[in-house]
Amino acid sequence: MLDSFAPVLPVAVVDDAATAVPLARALLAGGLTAVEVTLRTPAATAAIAAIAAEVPEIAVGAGTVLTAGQVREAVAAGAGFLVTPGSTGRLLDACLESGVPVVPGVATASEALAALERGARELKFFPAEAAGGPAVLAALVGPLPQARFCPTGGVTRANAGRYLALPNVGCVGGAWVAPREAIAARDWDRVTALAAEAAALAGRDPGSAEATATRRGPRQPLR
Ligand SMILES: O=C(O)C(=O)C[C@H](O)[C@H](O)COP(=O)(O)O
Repeated sequence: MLDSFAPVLPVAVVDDAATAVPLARALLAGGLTAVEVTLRTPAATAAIAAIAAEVPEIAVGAGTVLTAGQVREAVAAGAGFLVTPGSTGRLLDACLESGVPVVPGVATASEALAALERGARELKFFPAEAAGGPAVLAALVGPLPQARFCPTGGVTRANAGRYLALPNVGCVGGAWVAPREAIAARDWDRVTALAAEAAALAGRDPGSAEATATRRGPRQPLR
């Protein structure tokens, strides 16, 4: 699933559910295919429901899923995927039992291993920059080749390419594509411009020798 969100999964904090549909359309217009609406505001579930009903062309998921109750709320609203900032066994089981694809948050090899043991395959590396950045994910390719990551947290247009060059990264996540103030101001032209810039990262050559040496994703077979 993460590969279908590539290159960037926008993380949106929606304060007014009425902005959800134009937000989704603005992201789509820029060339992005998914949006994660964080459950950090009272408007979040209504926003997810509106996007799921009115903009079926975009994949809408719930972010900041922290409890089993929020799993139920998000699924009932129509979330097509669930994203958590961290993983407890209870939360992970609730997500996996929902039948909706989940991207559990992990920051270490042990957390990744625990999530893989429970059946997750696609993981959010969070907080990506603070937890060590692309070097951590590069180091996990060897021992955990089955894991695919969506690094999120401090990822920006400037550093996204270094993550996207790694063979175990499906997409990156970031709030920079859908700034809270741009949503509040209904500045859809700005969101579309940011989304288009983000979408263009797909074809970007990150340029670093390290990235080139480790780039072995599905689009570029092992050498
Ligand atoms: O909401 C969640 O579930 C989180 O875990 C945190 C978010 O992924 C980050 O807030 C992304 O924000 P930036 O670092 O500004 O791109």
